[in-house]
Amino acid sequence: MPNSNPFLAAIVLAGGKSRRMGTDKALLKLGDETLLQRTCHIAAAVCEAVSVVTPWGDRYRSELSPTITLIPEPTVPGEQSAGPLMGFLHALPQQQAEWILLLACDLPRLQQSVLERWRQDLATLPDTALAYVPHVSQGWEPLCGFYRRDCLESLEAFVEGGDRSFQKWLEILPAQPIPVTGDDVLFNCNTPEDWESVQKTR
Ligand SMILES: Nc1nc2c(ncn2[C@@H]2O[C@H](COP(=O)(O)OP(=O)(O)OP(=O)(O)O)[C@@H](O)[C@H]2O)c(=O)[nH]1
Ligand SMILES: [Mg+2]
Repeated sequence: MPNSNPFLAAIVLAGGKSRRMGTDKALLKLGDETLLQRTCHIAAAVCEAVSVVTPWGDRYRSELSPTITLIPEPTVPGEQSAGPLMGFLHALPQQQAEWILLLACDLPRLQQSVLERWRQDLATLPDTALAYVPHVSQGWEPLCGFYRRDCLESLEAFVEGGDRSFQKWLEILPAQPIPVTGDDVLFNCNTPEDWESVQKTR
């Protein structure tokens, strides 16, 4: 039987608390779209399926296309969110695609063309590569990267050990770096000052 599973599906992370921004980053408006809408549009153009993983599904449902799957995530009591690694782990078992594009929702300079180029590279990677992730001088950029569905076992074992650091997991994963020259596309906005600079340069 032919394999009808999609090749690439996107998981968009929208479960953070935006404490530094002071207002929900996912709902900041860039032109006509919120950051979350923009991220999902780009993801849908590059991937066969898109999911958003978040504990705040009610807040986002009305602004997202019905083709987008919302994956509800439990909230953690107290100030902390579970963090991006846990959000990814929560959504990954529900994916059927061979590869997952993991995206933060706070990447205002994300470009479809760049993701399409990186997608094309996936077919050239050795079977042993479980992730294909941008690498810059400060380290990995895990929230704009590609992961084989088969990395689930490794992720579960890593989290079982009590760790929550994406950087540390990628060091042990078999991850292939995406060489990035200008990292503008990876700019993530965390503070009101970041957001101001995004609006100025539009
Ligand atoms: N699903 C999910 N996503 C998360 C979680 N924590 C952070 N994220 C997402 O991961 C991405 C990067 O997170 P941060 O830039 O630290 O965002 P944040 O946690 O909202 O911001 P701060 O509260 O200022 O740290 C954003 O898309 C967040 O929505 C989580 O526990 N679950
Ligand atoms: Mg961020």
